[in-house]
Parts: sequence; C-alpha cells; structure tokens
Amino acid sequence: MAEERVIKIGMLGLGTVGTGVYKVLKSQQEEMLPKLGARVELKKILVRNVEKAAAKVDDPSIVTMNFEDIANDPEIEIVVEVMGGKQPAMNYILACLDAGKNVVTANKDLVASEGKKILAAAKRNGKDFLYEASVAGGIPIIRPVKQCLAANHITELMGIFNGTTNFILTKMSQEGMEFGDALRLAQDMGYAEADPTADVEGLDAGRKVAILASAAFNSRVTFEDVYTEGITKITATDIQYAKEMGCTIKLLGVAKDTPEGIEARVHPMLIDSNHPLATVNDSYNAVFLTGDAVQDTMFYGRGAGELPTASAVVGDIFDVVRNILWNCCGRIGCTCYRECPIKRVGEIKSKYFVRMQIENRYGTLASVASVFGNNKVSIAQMLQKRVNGKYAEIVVITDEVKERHFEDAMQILGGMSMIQEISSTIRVY
Ligand SMILES: NC(=O)C1=CN([C@@H]2O[C@H](COP(=O)(O)OP(=O)(O)OC[C@H]3O[C@@H](n4cnc5c(N)ncnc54)[C@H](OP(=O)(O)O)[C@@H]3O)[C@@H](O)[C@H]2O)C=CC1
Ligand SMILES: N[C@@H](CC=O)C(=O)O
Repeated sequence: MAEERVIKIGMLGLGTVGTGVYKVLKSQQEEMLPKLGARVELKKILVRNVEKAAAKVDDPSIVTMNFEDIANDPEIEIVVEVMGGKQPAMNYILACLDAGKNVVTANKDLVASEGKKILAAAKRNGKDFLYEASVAGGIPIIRPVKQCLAANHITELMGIFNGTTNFILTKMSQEGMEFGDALRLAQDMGYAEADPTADVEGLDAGRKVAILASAAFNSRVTFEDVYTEGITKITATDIQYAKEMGCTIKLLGVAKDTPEGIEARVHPMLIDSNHPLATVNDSYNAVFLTGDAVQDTMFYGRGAGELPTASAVVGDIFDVVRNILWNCCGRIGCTCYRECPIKRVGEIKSKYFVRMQIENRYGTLASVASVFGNNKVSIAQMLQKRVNGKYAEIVVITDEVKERHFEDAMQILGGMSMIQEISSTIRVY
C-alpha cells in the first residue's frame, strides 16, 4: 500500500483567525485524505504569549516563540500568516518564500501595500502566495475573480467590505445602539482589527478594495490609491433622516475601470432601502461585480469572524496542498499585466446629502443656493427640517457633481457667518 502523504504546515499567529484555522483543520481531519490525497499536519505555531496559546491547543509543544523553528524546518511546506500588521509579517513571509515554502495569508494590510513585491518573491521561488481571506472574510472572491471570471473584462465592483462597520451601522440603525457600545460588541465577537481605527475610518475596507480592484482590473491598485472615509461622523440624526428618505446608510467600497483611469474609494453612502446592499446586515459583506461576458454577479456571506475567515484560509491551504501533490505551485501568481492610471477623487462624480444649521432669516436659503450654483453644484432638493431658535436645520440633496466642485462649495459655505455648522455631508447612491 502506498505511504500516506502528510503535508506539514507552520502558522504565524493564534488569535481569532489562527484559532479558527486550528479548529477547521481539526474538523476536516477525516475528510482531508479522500478530499485532497494527503493529510495536513499543523507542526508549529508562532506566538508572543506561549501560555495563552498553549491553552488553546491539544499539544502545547507545537507552540513556539521562535520564528526560526518554522523558517528553518525543511519539513514545513506551507506557512500560514495570521498575525497581522506590516512588520515582522512582511519579513517573515519573504523569508518563508525564499526558504522554498508556500504562503497563505489573511493580511490585507500587507497585500494591499506590498502585494506586488510579495507576489514577485513567490514567482521567483516558484511558490504559491494565496490570500483569499484578505477580502470579505469567508466570501470566495479572489479566486472567483482571478479564475472563474477570467474570461471577462470586469468594469466595476461595489460592495460592503467591512464586517465591523456594517455590524455597528446595523446596531445603530435597528436597535438605536450607541456607536461605542456597538464597536465594543464587534470587538468581543472577533470582527475588529487589533486597532479598530482601521475599521471605523474605512482603512480596512480601502485595503480590500485595493486588493480586489487589482485582481479585477488586472492593474495594480494599492491602498494609497484608494480614497477612504469612515463612519465616525455618522450620527443617529443622519440615520433617522436617511430612514425618512427611505434610505439606509452603508459603508461602501466602489472601484471602476474607466477610460480616464481606475477610480477606487470607500465612504458612507445613503442607498435606497430596497437596494439589495441595504439588506446586508451585521457582519455580513456583499460584493457586486460587473463583467462584459457574465454581466452582473453578487457575492454574499460573513465578512469577518473566527470560522468564516478560517474557511477561506483553509480553502487556500487545501489549494496549495493540491498544487504540491501535482507539482504545480506558483500556478496562479500576479495577474496585473496592465498599468492603468488612478483617477483623482476630485474628478469623480457623486450625489450628496448635506445637513446644515443656518440662520433662520430671509435671504439665507437664497445665499446657500447661490453658493451651490456658482460652484456648478445643482440642487435636486432643499428641505427645511426644523427650527431651533435663531437657527434652522436644512437638508440639501444635490444632483451628480464633480467632487472638486462640491468641495469648493463646502469651503465657501463653511466660511459664511450665516451658517452655524455643516453637520454632515454623505454621498447618495
Ligand atoms: N478577525 C477577522 O475577522 C479577520 C482578520 N483578518 C486578518 O487576519 C489577521 C489576524 O487577525 P486576528 O486573528 O483577528 O488577530 P488577533 O490579534 O486576534 O491575533 C493575532 C495573533 O498573532 C500573534 N502575533 C502578533 N504579532 C506577533 C509577533 N510579532 N510575533 C508572534 N506572534 C504575533 C498574536 O500573538 P499573542 O496573542 O501572543 O500576542 C496572536 O496570536 C490580520 O491580518 C487580520 O487583518 C482577515 C479577515 C478577517
Ligand atoms: N476587521 C475586519 C475583519 C475582516 O476582514 C472586518 O470587520 O471586516
């Protein structure tokens, strides 16, 4: 009888995702051999705090604080990086690839900024570098884009890319929960990044848009190319007004391949409550993709959390195992063969919802309207919502306008004495 093939792996990190990977590998023990033709064995796990990690595994001797135990072990063929952050993760990944190991990661921070360099190292070494979990958690999206949809020119993608902020907005809008309480709950559920600023300021979603846009448009888009705005300025009043307008506020990521260049952005948006994205709640994510052959597609699932993310990581591990067995590692590497310019955000067109407090006297509304008009901003609706002594709250909805023209108008309005405060500006889908 042929000897059973065992593929040994090393893992960097045993936090939310690492623990999920450990559990999923364990639950797949019986099926691995018939499914893959080999068994996967987790040989070493790198952590900082050994006691904490030892309590999570059956055999504490697999936990180490020494990276060399993994990098210098010739038996380890796959390294799973789930520690997060740029360094030392970057150096460890490059060292593993140069040591002839395949690498799987969930680290969007790294892939969004250094993907090109890491994929070049993987190619040089003829090894796999897979990162399915880095975009939209458990939703299969990188592989579908790079493989199943490879026959398309993908022109546009849009979606909800961050579980933490979607969870917070859902709790604020459906249960009236305070922002801080909802964030704490998301952290307890294991959805948030180690520093949740990355979630609430839109950086995490921006990283995912960069990674997915690179795969979809075959042209490198880095995190630095993506315009990002988070949800920290969204208030209960904005959510209430959105509801009155039949809309829901979501943090959306949008990327388009246009003749003037690639546009890539993340910001809150009011969308019609009947739009499918408006019904994506809690830690769920959803991505819409448009290709010239397939037309519209939609992907939906859990965007964060222990087991959904582990599902994507272990799927990548299994893919590498198959490549090792068929001697074809490095099969799907960098697919960015175009070099498209990035469109400046000021040139992108958006519709806006603006809420402001203005002096409640004759002529003020006309002055506001003329500032918009003089800056090429056309008003679709202007409503006076409530009067508070000397001031009135007004809401303006604009038609589609170049963002730089809108910014010019806001600058002027912000400096006018008759305007007490511009409380919020939110784009409208
Ligand atoms: N949480 C989620 O839902 C998702 C997370 N991701 C990504 O997965 C990665 C991991 O996230 P998550 O599991 O939530 O993070 P955690 O903070 O829960 O876990 C990080 C783990 O890495 C270890 N670690 C961190 N730095 C080092 C270091 N320098 N040397 C050794 N070990 C280290 C930590 O060890 P110790 O505890 O001992 O300090 C801990 O075990 C990140 O890149 C994240 O962006 C991707 C998709 C979803
Ligand atoms: N913090 C991220 C985790 C998954 O990528 C999120 O909330 O989406």
